[in-house]
Amino acid sequence: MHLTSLGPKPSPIPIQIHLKTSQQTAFRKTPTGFNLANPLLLLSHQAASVMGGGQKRGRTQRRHFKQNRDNVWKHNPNKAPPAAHPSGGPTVENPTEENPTWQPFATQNPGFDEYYKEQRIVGQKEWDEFISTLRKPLPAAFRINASAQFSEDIRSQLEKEFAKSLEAEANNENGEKAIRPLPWYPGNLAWQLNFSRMQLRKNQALERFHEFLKQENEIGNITRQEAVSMVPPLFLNVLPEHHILDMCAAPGSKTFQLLEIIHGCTKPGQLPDGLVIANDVDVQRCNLLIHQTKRMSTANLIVTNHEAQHFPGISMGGDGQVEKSQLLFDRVLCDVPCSGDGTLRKAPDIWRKWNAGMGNGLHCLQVAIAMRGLALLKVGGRMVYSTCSMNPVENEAVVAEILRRCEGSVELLDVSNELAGLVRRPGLKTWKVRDRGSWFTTYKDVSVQRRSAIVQSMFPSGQSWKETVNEGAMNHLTEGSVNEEPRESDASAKLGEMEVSVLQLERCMRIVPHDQNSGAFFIAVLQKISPLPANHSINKQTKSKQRDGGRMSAKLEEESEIQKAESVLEINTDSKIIEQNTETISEKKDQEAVPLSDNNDSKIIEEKTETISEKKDQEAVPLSDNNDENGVQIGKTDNRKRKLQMQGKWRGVDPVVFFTDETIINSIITFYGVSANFPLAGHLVTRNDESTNVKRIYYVSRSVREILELNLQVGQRLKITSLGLKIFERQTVKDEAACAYRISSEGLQLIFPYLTKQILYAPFSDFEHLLKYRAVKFVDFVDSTLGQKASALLPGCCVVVLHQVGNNSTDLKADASTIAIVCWKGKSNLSIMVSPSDAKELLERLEIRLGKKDVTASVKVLEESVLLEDDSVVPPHDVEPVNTTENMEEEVTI
Ligand SMILES: C[S@@+](CC[C@H](N)C(=O)[O-])C[C@H]1O[C@@H](n2cnc3c(N)ncnc32)[C@H](O)[C@@H]1O
Repeated sequence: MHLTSLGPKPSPIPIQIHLKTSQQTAFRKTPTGFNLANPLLLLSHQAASVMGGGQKRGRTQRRHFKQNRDNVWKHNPNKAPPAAHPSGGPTVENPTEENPTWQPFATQNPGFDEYYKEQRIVGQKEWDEFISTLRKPLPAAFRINASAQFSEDIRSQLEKEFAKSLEAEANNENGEKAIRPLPWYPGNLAWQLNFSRMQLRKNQALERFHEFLKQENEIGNITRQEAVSMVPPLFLNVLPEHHILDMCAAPGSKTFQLLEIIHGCTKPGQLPDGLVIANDVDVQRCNLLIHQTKRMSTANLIVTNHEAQHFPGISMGGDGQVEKSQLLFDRVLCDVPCSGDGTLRKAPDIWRKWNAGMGNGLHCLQVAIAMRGLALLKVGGRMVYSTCSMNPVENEAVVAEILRRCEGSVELLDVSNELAGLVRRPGLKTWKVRDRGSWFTTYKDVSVQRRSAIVQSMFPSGQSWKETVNEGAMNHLTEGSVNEEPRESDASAKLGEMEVSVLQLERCMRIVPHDQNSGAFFIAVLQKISPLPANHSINKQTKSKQRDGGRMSAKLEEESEIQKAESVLEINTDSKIIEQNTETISEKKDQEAVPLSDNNDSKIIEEKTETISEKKDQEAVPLSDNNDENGVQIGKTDNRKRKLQMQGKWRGVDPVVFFTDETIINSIITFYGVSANFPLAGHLVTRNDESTNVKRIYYVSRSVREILELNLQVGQRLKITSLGLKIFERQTVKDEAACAYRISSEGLQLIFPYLTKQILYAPFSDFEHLLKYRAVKFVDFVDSTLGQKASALLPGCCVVVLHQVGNNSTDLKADASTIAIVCWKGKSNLSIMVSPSDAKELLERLEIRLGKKDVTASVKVLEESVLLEDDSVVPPHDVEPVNTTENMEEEVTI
């Protein structure tokens, strides 16, 4: 990464940016493509993944996921070069000039036009504007992480600096601003650019801003996210104490937003009472989510890997002796897999793939996921159902069906007075269903053969035509319907045979692209006002097991298909596992409908085996100690056959173990002088139950700890792929006086206020040198007392705190403005244990704060010292026994 443009603007290039987005295009390079190492591409993968649902779709999802769908150009090697552009040179708007074999994706699909015209999601007069906006690239958008230490600095830099400098780059014919805060997002924290992501990448004049976005995104100070995708978490009205379930969470942009909200008012050294459980069925996408949310450094997150429609329900006690505790949530985000046609502007290959069957195929899964979400929601809690699709079969039809099934126990909320400034349209009350080229206005017209694919709940009334008429639903046809304009094609259809919903679906919200130059989205906000009817409640099909001599009863939810399949695999392939897991298997036997040893039903077994082999592929990245803390593989070993599989209930996933080794905990407390006010007991966990070998120790919040305890008591129903904040890491130390565990950078912010030993206070000059050169000899410190104090510390990990400007007292109280880094005290020098990107960011932010002119020069020195260090050629100072590169926070490349 190269930052050269912080000074004067680069010399003009022969590119004129026309902000009129009709002229914007994006293009991609295949087959090599852009790869996932670029975090900016994460968002396009979000779009790329929306299709698909259960296990069988796993591979397709992953295939889509690997493709960059940000672009409207594709490569055609056989295509003759187009005529030269009159300007004589390549432009951002005309990538074919750069590479004559590029040609645009077709941004049209007659089936799409016909479908949405018929559904009348926009009025006839608006159609042209709607469709032409859909064909334009999506303006880039991002969010400042409100809980980041430098969020104020970043907002101010945007408002004061970039808003002006970008304006100068824009040749804006429509008077639109080059960059503006989204009016509906609180606190000027979300911004929309009038440039597409392609323009940002390709235009040299925007290079500095692009670098800024990349760097801040990597650090976690900002998150690049489509504007409309930021809406659902806002409608959840989250409070810091809420327990939140994000049912289909990967790649995690909304999870990150939810975590930001619960951490909003947290002071250093404190944790909020709330937590987020982020779940996704796809283990690889879970890893992406973990990578994304790692930037948040939170102890209040659990990542799980379940089919959302079978998310385990856990309840404990209730026998009078033990207080009943249940895993229920104050808030549920149900951002379900969908056809994704609302993301056409950033994923234009959907134009080619789109067909009406995509939405139909997902409807039942969407209903099942939403119903499970409502079952897991506390009475009084809110659930947001959302999709990035415009299709009523995936939207209003799903909401209508869950309202019907809940029989009045759930209310669709009118949130029209929330998020002022967000332009949204009311939900539809009537729509049609398309199947194999035919339109159906009522379920009764669907042939018997097609009734397995086209179900009643896809229709507005969700009932047979006869029932609809009896209920007088037709009276509502023109009452407040959104799509009230007469249908041309309705002339042939008998009005009396059309279905219409009697539910208040106008309370749903549809965001369409041309209202505020965005993508499309659908959102419904639901509140649970009483327990669900018995057949939909959380304890449906539960089995009771007597535990602890019958004192407690653990009600276990029905096994999901995956779990059953795994049992089959265990029994058929690994006798060792059978031996070790006899209890688990016999428990499962009780619960399962699938005969485990009986081959009578070979079909079932075949189906299961298919699921298993898919799952095997997915789990090529086992979540074990050989992966980094995110479950992203960092070693070469295929761990699938590791013994660890036998330790946990979930194949390929290391068990979560409370870390209770008192010798190690006490050594940490003594070495760092950890105050008794910082609760360690019961808050430390590992993924490896051999305590002598524990490499990383994670800290979990009280709320997470309680869920872990509950989960352990009921036999580990939750398949946890990641949790906790990495706080300590094992360190190879030669000196016996040193502690074998160092504090990790992400853990420092939490534990720092409770440390009383191994702390140094540095003036800016020395702090700056540390960041720039990564290691400084004691004799080289500008502040010689600092050098002496550093030399007097015990060898090993220590913390260096920046003196607040003008304050040289060492009696500093940690507050939100305290800046501290983890270092290593060697024989003759101090070296930092901060990743190069974090060091760079910190250096820049500090120098900007202090009004230093030549930030670029400092960054250059830093980059050179990192290069030297990485190459291990000539370290800037004496080499310490600690390999700082190895000890640095691992840079995970996805
Ligand atoms: C629309 S995306 C979610 C986007 C995510 N909420 C965000 O903001 O980053 C849908 C996700 O659902 C997941 N998914 C598909 N079927 C699922 C199921 N049955 N249970 C849980 N997750 C599922 C997909 O893997 C995908 O990651």
